[in-house]
Amino acid sequence: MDLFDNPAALVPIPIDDGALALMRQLPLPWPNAEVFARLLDETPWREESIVVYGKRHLQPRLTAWYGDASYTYSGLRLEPLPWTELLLLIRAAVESACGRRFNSVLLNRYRNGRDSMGMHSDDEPELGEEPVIASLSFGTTRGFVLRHKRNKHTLKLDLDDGSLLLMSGQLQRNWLHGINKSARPLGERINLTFRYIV
Ligand SMILES: O=C(O)CCC(=O)C(=O)O
Ligand SMILES: [Fe+2]
Repeated sequence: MDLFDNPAALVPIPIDDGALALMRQLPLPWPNAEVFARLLDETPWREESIVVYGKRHLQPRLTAWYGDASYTYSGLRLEPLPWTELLLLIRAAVESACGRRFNSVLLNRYRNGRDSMGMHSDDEPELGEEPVIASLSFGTTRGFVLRHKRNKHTLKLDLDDGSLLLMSGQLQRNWLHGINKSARPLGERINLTFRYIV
């Protein structure tokens, strides 16, 4: 068995102008399905609106924000909820897998194939020069799309139940990422993006 057979190995994904690594299955104290069910049930999910070109829209997904400090995301000022016991245990697993600390997490819930996230970079100043973002997925597999800001190269990754994607280095500066809508009927997915806010 080599390194690449180990589902808990953080495997680098070759990419220009940034750093990406994927772990197929983050080791957690409970089965993925149990974590998913608890997150679904315990989270005070909100349907936030967002202003795009002066027009208010509902975001096509549900969100919740936890952490130590408030944060501005896509022009939205978010006051964090206090960490729960479950999220602290998940954070500990993510931190030990990545060897990095995180002081906030954004939860995204994609209810079906029509929920999505537009192409964006997580490059707010409070994330620092080279943001480190750990993205943990549960439930239905969705396609994660990366598009280079200048040469428009694209890369698609399937983010499966239990997988952990680590974005770092110059990735946010040079690439956009998002989750496309799907024409197929899809089940629910929950994604947690752990961040460090300076
Ligand atoms: O759901 C995902 O995999 C992406 C989430 C994301 O990009 C974000 O929260 O900024
Ligand atoms: Fe993002």
